[in-house]
Amino acid sequence: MKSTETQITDPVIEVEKLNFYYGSTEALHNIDLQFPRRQVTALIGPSGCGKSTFLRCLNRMNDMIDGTRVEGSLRLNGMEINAANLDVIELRRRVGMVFQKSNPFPKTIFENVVYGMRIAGIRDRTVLAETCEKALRGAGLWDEVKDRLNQSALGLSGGQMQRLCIARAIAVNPEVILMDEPCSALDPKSTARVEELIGELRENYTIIIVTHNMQQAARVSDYTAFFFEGLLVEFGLTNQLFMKPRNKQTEDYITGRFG
Ligand SMILES: Nc1ncnc2c1ncn2[C@@H]1O[C@H](COP(=O)(O)OP(=O)(O)OP(=O)(O)O)[C@@H](O)[C@H]1O
Repeated sequence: MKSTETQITDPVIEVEKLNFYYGSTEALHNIDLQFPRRQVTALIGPSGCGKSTFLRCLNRMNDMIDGTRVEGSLRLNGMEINAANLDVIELRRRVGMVFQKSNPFPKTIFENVVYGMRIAGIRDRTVLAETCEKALRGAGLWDEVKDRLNQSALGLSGGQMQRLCIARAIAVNPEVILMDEPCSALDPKSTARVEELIGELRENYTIIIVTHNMQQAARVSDYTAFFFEGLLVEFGLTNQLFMKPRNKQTEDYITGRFG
């Protein structure tokens, strides 16, 4: 079996022959990858190998960068993500994103969580309140903020803000949550809390997480994809990839020989 071939039944996202270009520079080369449903997949690899570029292909965040181009196929539950007539706002509801640096809006905690629902035109106070509570409970933040929902989100700690952003992402009931180094700005305690949360969220969501931290990848993910210079070098069960990599480059990377 090739080191990128691992059998996935019922994948939520299927990527086939993906090439990605910034202008005339090809940043991703011929990527084939299937993401298992309701599992955590970590994307690892040295700086500049294309992890974030790849992640952003999955909900078309690269559309915002001028001069970019995609070739190949990316399907979300069978739907072509790059279709010209696709509703990109709806795609980003279905494939939510949490960034490296938490990005709460300068609004109340409540308004941050229900933001996506307001955009979707939902006005019913009861529905908004119920969803807000459910999302905050889901993000493990309810007990800490339930008495201050109408206070500014900017008064929260860094770790709380990141969990608020996770609550905002899950409030609109996504199928997939993309996380781009979600703990890199957090202290160890907040990092542990977010990692624990990722473990809980995988009951209901598919999570794809970019991380520089190999211990973190080993702790939180079920599957791992190793990228190098725009290529997918190896994909497989996390335990297997870390314990018994099939590829020499993967072994060199995870044992710290480069990167
Ligand atoms: N907006 C952009 N315009 C042009 N080139 C870009 C842009 N963003 C990234 N690149 C290039 O694409 C390649 C992949 O970058 P990318 O940020 O996806 O890598 P990464 O693996 O996520 O890196 P890091 O771990 O440092 O965040 C790099 O060569 C980078 O310089």
